[in-house]
Amino acid sequence: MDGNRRYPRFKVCRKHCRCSLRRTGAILMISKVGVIGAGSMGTAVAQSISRRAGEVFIFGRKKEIVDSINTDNRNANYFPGLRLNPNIRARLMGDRLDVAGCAAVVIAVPSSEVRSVVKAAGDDLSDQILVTVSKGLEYPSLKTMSEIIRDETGNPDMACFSGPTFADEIAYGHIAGATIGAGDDPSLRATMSDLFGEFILDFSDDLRAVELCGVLKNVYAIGTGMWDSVYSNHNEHYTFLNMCYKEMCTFLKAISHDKDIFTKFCCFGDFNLTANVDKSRNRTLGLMVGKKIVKTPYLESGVTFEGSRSVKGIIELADTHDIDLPIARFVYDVLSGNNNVRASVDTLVRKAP
Ligand SMILES: NC(=O)C1=CN([C@@H]2O[C@H](COP(=O)(O)OP(=O)(O)OC[C@H]3O[C@@H](n4cnc5c(N)ncnc54)[C@H](O)[C@@H]3O)[C@@H](O)[C@H]2O)C=CC1
Ligand SMILES: O=C(CO)COP(=O)(O)O
Repeated sequence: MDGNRRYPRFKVCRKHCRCSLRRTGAILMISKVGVIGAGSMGTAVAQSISRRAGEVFIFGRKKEIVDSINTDNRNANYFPGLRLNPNIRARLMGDRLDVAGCAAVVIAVPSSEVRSVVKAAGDDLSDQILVTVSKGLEYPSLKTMSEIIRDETGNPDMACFSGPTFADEIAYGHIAGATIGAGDDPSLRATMSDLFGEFILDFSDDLRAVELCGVLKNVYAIGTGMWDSVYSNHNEHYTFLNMCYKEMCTFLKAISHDKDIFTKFCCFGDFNLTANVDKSRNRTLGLMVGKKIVKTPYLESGVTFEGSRSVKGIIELADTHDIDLPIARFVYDVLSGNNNVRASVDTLVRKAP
């Protein structure tokens, strides 16, 4: 893959793209897209893209899910009530990933799995545009998902997709905004616009900062759940929300060259969605730990709690920039077993800047 590759666009189509003019103008149909991960987000993204692409190949590791998609157009584990589009075909993940001819491959496995998955795929992922939707930070390397993927594949054509995007709502076609983090290559951005044409998109050329927004918001969603497990009034909720957002922006100001990141979907939108809505696994984890409904080792529950895996790394990353994140520290402290949440919350209030 050379860095000057022309990405498929309306006029310039390559062998694996097909243009079709429709009433609403020229729509580029990207003929083949791969999605790695047949969980909630992988399935949702596959469904969205399948409404715009020729074929979508989704790769899962569980045979029962692969079979249910191929025989019944349904992911019985995650969206039993949703009929998947017939141009979605599932494949069992094996030694090699058959993504030949795919214009793009979306990586949608939990962040803890990204390195092993792309390592196993290796050369199979050297020639496509690679898009990560995973929201995590590798520990102790403190690398983002796109950095891990570039490490393992050597592929420079990376983008990330991040915003207020609950998978079930994507799957059912509801409106959502998202930020595409990608270099400023106009044709790469155009391809992302085609791929995620169902979304309201904004863009940032600071890929790392977009990814870190997705990491931070999960941490503060857990913290807001913990706070709300102690305080139940509206003033208290939104006061804490503001404290979290202030801390998030302090961090982003220090690490991002995108001065507009604060109002982008990956930041303000996704932070609010995840911190305020009980559908969020991270917020729910904070509520359950705060109410002492669960204790560690909840991580073995099989539920994807990304914030609990990344909080330690985000604190250490902030330390490298001489930034203190008292709320992130509070989250880490409580998740580490200090179960006097009220005392910890009251300390936060006393120390609030
Ligand atoms: N669910 C959502 O609403 C959203 C999720 N995301 C992100 O997407 C990423 C994936 O999360 P979800 O799909 O929600 O998790 P999930 O728990 O719904 O699904 C994870 C899927 O990955 C599969 N998987 C795990 N390890 C694997 C491996 N080594 N090889 C192949 N497949 C493997 C699991 O079998 C499962 O099907 C996370 O980083 C999450 O933050 C981003 C936006 C929204
Ligand atoms: O990232 C998400 C929505 O944008 C999903 O949030 P949870 O992982 O907290 O469920």
